[in-house]
Amino acid sequence: LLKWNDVKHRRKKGLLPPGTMGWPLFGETTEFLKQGPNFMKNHRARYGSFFKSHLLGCPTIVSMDAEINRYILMNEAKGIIPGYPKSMLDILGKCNIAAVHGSTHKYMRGALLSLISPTMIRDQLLPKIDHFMRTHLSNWNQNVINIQHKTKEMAFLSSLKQIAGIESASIAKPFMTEFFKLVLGTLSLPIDLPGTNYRRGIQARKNIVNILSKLLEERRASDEEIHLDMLGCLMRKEGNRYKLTDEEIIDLIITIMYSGYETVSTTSMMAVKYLHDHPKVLEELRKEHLSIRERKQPDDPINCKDLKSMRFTRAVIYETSRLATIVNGVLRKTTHDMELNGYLIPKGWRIYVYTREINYDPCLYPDPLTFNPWRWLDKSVESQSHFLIFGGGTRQCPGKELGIAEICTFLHYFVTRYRWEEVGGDKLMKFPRVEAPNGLHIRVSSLSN
Ligand code: HEM
Repeated sequence: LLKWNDVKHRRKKGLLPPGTMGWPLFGETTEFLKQGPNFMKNHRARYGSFFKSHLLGCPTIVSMDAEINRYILMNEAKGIIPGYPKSMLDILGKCNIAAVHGSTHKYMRGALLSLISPTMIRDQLLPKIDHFMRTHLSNWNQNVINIQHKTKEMAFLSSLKQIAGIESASIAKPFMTEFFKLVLGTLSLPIDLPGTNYRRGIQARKNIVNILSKLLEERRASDEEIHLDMLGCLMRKEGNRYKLTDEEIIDLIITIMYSGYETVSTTSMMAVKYLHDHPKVLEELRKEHLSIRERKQPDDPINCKDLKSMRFTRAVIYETSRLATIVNGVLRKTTHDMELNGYLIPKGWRIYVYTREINYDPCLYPDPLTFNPWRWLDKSVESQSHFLIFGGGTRQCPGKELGIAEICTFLHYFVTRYRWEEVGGDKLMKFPRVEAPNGLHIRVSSLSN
């Protein structure tokens, strides 16, 4: 039986990369999920940095080679397109950015970039983020809070406010319930039976599409025409380079919410965790934020100049993303048989560009297991070609600066208002996703007490 998968995928035309395909159907999925990063390390030791396996229902090439990874990320046009699981594509919609290629991708990405450009961040998004964070972070004093839950709510609500401005308050509750179901659905097996997370995710998508369609209708019907939010920009008729259909607008909104949700919330939660464990880093970070506050009246919002001055905060965010490895890698698939690294890669195989190990490479990051944000103060570190925390090539994260602005603003109000200690005893999982299965609880008190 163990040979079955190997025989099935053996090709006459060319040589497949080394590696084993494991059991029929399941392949090596169980070992992969059980051993986590060690599975990858052991396979690399045995087969090198470019090997085949069978993971999560799909024959997969794992690439841990820096040069080849770069080539893969830069060459979508040669037929190496995003290869995300079916459940994710079904639930995020057929116009979502991971599902479109070529000129359609360029167009949708252009529309997205026009919403989150530096000017938009400065004039429209940052004021909303600031306003939201102030409210979200009030009344935490003397409470035990689950910071995982709070950062998830934060990522969702902050992005909804940027999207739907004034109306966000009235739709937030029903939207959030459905959104959390949608996220779970995208991470499930695509089994369409009652009671499965996949079925719930599909239903949640339908409900979210309804909420957003109704909002579009209401806005069109109302006389009050100018809305200074993302939806307002997407719906604008005059002077708008990007004319999207309602379906495209809705899928783009879902894309924005989904892509910035887990990345921003988990990075924020882990920053709180690392800052708690490293008082010297917290001291330095707080110094940076208190000095910004000193220049302002209590009600003055954070502006772009303040954001620029948060050099150490940015370093804390990079170091958190590196050490916690919020994103293990990205997925691609081949549109036709092709040669890569001297091997044949059959059509439809998945390619896992596995970037996790770069984060712990002692040649790139000396003393890699230490949380040391100071290493990022040398700006050249973030411009190096191995820096793939935000992906690379044609699909490099367009939301990088927006995500950083959100986390910076969150940390600003958090460290200038509060001190905190962990309640203790909470488990933290690092793989396949960073999460605290039962929450991460902290006891918060006011900094001024
Ligand atoms: C700390 C925060 C973030 C991290 C670590 C992160 C990471 C990434 C990575 C690694 C990719 C590449 C995916 C691939 O190549 O398949 C990506 C793509 C993407 N990200 Fe982010 N992201 C973050 C925040 C955001 C935010 C706030 C948004 C909201 C606009 C966003 C929107 C996107 C989109 C739309 C793509 C797909 C781009 C495309 O396919 O052209 N991200 N992100």
